[in-house]
Amino acid sequence: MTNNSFTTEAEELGKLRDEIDSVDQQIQQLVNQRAQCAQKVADVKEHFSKPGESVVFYRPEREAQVLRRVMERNQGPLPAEGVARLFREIMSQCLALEEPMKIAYLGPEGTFTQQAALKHFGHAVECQGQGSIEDVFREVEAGGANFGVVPVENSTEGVITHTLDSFVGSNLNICGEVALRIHHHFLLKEALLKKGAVANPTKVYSHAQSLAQCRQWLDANWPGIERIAVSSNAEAARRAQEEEGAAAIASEAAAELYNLNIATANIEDMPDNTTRFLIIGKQTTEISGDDKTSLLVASKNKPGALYHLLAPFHEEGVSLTRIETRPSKSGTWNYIFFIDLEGHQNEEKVAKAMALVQQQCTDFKCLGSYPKAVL
Ligand SMILES: O=C(O)C(=O)C[C@]1(C(=O)O)C=C[C@@H](O)C=C1
Repeated sequence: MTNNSFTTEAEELGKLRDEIDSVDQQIQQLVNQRAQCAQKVADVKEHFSKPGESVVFYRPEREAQVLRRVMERNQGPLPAEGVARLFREIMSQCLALEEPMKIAYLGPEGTFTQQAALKHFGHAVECQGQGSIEDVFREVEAGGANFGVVPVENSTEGVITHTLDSFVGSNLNICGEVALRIHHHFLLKEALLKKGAVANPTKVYSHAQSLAQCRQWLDANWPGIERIAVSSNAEAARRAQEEEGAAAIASEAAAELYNLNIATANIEDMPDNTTRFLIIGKQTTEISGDDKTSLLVASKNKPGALYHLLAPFHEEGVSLTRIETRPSKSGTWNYIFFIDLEGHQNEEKVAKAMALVQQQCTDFKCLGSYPKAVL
């Protein structure tokens, strides 16, 4: 682009950089002013908290409203989602001033669940990797972490049954959800890459879900390779680094962490491969204006049971977004349904439908109402 009013490059850049410096100074001052407000918010929360009850600093409904507003009012040139991510980080820092947060996630380091935790809470939290989904629940229940993050469903492979089953015996609530686009890469050690065809890997490690999500690609590109399921993609990457002749299917974060090369990127069979994660904690969440509610409902195995169970939602105009059926492990709950619906349990029509459903079933638990994922 040419502009005749330009003088020299150095002079033009100098002027613009002075302007950027001045804007940066204002942003920094305003961000700190915002942080001071958050500190005052913390004082107010503490002042009005009931004796013996722990103060609730994290407010997911408010965070969702802030992010939605940022996206709505954005005029560019920065994209709305990009600006919302910046505000995500600012709020993360502000919350850390109120209360340093510990987040338990399905580890080890480098898993998609860790990415989901950081996407949801921002980077000012301390992430604690756990060995299993059950351990994430246990850590939050025991108070070792403020919240937990677990995967619940994948758009290609369906529901993660371990997570749903963990809710049956737990008193934790769902406080939020995160959706993450999942990209899988075929990872090799540098040595294997250099040797080329002679030193082709003989086995590939990955989590069972990821192997399934890349099944067609593996069939087409590495038909003879032994596919070995391990506890996580990060563990797969660790093994690919340690063992001779081993490859891994894992994320970019895992590749970086274990110093592997991306031999082929984005090998997932479905281009819109997405995993949904849940945030679990002890607190309940207020109405944000665009919420979801998750229920766990048990019913006797008799004809028309599901039909009768669901009828009140239809009658009250409540939309269901998902139903999963799980066999009950105890004799009293023949069938367990996990139901996601649009709206918050404190909204009139949702509350009414829930009360009617409760009359129909042998057991009923509201797992929580929470804001729909914003980012
Ligand atoms: O509004 C509040 O309750 C705050 O604590 C402030 C704030 C923010 O930075 O905007 C920080 C943490 C909460 O999770 C929600 C919002």
